[in-house]
Amino acid sequence: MSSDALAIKVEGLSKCYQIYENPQDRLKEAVCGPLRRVLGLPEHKYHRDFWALRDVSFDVRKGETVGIIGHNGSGKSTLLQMIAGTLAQTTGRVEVHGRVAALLELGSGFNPEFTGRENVKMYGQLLGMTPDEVDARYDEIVEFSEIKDFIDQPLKTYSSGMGMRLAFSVVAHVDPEILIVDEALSVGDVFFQAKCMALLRKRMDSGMTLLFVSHDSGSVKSLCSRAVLLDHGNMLEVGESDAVVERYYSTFVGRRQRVVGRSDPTASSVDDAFKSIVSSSEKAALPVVPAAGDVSALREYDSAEFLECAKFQRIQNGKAEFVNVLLLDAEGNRIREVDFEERITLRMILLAHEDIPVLAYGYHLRDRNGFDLAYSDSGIEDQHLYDVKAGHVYVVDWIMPLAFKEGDYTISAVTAVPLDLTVGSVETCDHVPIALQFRMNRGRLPLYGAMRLDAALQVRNCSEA
Ligand SMILES: Nc1ncnc2c1ncn2[C@@H]1O[C@H](COP(=O)(O)OP(=O)(O)OP(=O)(O)O)[C@@H](O)[C@H]1O
Repeated sequence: MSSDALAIKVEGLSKCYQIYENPQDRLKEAVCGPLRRVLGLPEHKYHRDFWALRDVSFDVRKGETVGIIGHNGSGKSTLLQMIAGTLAQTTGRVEVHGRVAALLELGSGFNPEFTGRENVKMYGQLLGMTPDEVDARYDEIVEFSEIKDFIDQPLKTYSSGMGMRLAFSVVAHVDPEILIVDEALSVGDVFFQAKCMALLRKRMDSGMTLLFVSHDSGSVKSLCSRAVLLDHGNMLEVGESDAVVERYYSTFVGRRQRVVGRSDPTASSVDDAFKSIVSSSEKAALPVVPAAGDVSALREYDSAEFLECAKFQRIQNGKAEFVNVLLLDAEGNRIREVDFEERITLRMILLAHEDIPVLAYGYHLRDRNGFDLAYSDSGIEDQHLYDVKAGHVYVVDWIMPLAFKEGDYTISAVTAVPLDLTVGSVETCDHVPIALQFRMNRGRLPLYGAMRLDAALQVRNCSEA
């Protein structure tokens, strides 16, 4: 590939850390090492070598978007830091062609003692803008960050989410040719994330190269044409993002599942819970809570399919979990294909493991690229579950028509204890990124958009007398 077309070239890149069991060993090595050499004694190692990254090579073309994925500690941040030039490699080479901006650790480059305003000015200059350029962009940066009211407060008073918003705003507005982002997009509420995505897409459309780390393989699939998969510092695969993400699922789902634990409720615990199924609490006003007599109806839906889907990147804290999430037609039959505009029931069956005063739940409906097409939660619907009891099962039915373009879709399910909904702060009890998949059939006529909105049409001929 000609160097004109190349944005980043990584060749045989490795990083070795020296690990000392205790601080004295570091001192011993510093003092005794040279002494032993002077005395002609054989070398003695007081540390062990730990290879955080080993012999990684790949190219990134100009204008390309490449995602770095891998489990915790696989070397993603180490790789980005070496490409950004903030960490020295042990061996190997990195070539970077173009003006780089990196958002590595949240707020790195910020000084906590200075105000937001001062930090924007300093950080902008650190990223290569002149003071005049920063001034010209200042309003836009602050507007994007949505923290205008706090801009003259010291940064140390900001939450980490606020710091991230400001850092992302500055970095994204310096017009880098190459942007390196580490995990930052996973912080912040869904609206800010959507704004970040939209800004990134705009920059990418104008030719920016993006290299980014994410645990959210949905965004890797939707944003990146290619991806790099790391495992214990080794590069397992580089290639088209769809294929690499698939490999990531198949390689790590099993391991992750064991770490996460509790995503495979034992039959007996579910049985017990079904036996004690709750009747509608007055405060809860649930859309549907089957009475005790309906328990058998619930059990006729096998949960194996859900549990298989739910293995992917599930996060649980053990307080409450989904035991099944499924789509039903008007007759209550389980469906995996939905006709255009069909009125379906998205049923979520939740099992509480602890008493919880208020429990929220919600879903995302995503297309095959991981784009969020629809979302709602019990806050929006004003239907939280109140006074949730340990061992009880709650059934939530979302009854709605679906009118999306023909294709494949996924639905994620989340249940959480709301903390401060004005800033989207929750304690996640169970987050199932892929709770179910379904196919939407084509309607009577082709749809030239993602979905049809339910509109009441009014047509008038304004020329008639
Ligand atoms: N300064 C350091 N000294 C010793 N080991 C380190 C140092 N920095 C990172 N490591 C180790 O190197 C490995 C790779 O770390 P790195 O942060 O790159 O992983 P990661 O894939 O970004 O992880 P995560 O997804 O958790 O952010 C980890 O095992 C980490 O503990």
